[in-house]
Amino acid sequence: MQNPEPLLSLDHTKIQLGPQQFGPFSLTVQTGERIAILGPSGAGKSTLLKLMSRELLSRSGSIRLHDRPLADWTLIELSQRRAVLPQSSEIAFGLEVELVVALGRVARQADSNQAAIVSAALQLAHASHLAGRRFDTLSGGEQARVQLARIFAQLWDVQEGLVLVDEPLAALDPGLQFDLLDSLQTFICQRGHALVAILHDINHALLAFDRLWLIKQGRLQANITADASAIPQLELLYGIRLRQLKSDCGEAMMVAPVPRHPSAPAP
Ligand SMILES: Nc1ncnc2c1ncn2[C@@H]1O[C@H](COP(=O)(O)OP(=O)(O)OP(=O)(O)O)[C@@H](O)[C@H]1O
Repeated sequence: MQNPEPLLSLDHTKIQLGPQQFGPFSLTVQTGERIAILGPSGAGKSTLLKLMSRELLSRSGSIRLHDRPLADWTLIELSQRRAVLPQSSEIAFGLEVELVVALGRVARQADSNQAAIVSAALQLAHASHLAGRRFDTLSGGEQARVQLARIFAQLWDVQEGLVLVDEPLAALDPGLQFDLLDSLQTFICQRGHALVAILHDINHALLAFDRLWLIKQGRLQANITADASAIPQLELLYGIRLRQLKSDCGEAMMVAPVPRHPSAPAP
């Protein structure tokens, strides 16, 4: 059976930043697919995400969204199809939380549902209790939840969009990380959105994603299914050994790093 037309496709896309080249990347994202990008610090994960979001422009190769060059989309069209959560985003003014979330919907005209959507998005992001607060007075984890609510609000009433997020869970405690991962899953599954997320937690990637893109030194090292068969490639990626753990009923899979012997050479 032929693959359906991809939602997003990169064809030999590359970019040079300073002395380093990133790519060429030839990758596809299908509607509804959940892809985790993993790799060591400085490997080029954010650079790849910025190419996909059009924050960075590739000088060679092509990127197409819905089979149309990404460069040809207007900003308004893009904002109604794909949402981006960068690694850090500065909000310069002391905006109220609801206003920050509503920023996700600035491209909508006559948005009569805005207040209801903002409220529902805050609830899904476990951030309803922050309504009325000034964004710049929130803790890092609270700000992360509000930013995620902004992404939810942006694509709340869209089907088959694209969500690109860079370390969305990094500022959250372990309990909230699982809650928000669950919220992200609910959000994208109900709408058929595709999700591409940069993560540093291998377990989050294995538990909640379909595929892994492993990035090292600016290159794609592997594009593989997110299951136990990925463990050897993950060990190679990070230069660590992993041990697979299973729950009593054998369903949930977690991995734990095996400490290196002190005399072992660093990767
Ligand atoms: N505009 C730029 N000019 C020059 N070098 C850059 C630029 N942007 C990024 N780099 C460099 O490219 C490399 C990859 O950066 P990138 O942010 O993509 O890494 P990453 O894999 O997301 O890392 P981390 O996990 O630490 O966030 C880094 O060494 C970074 O310093």
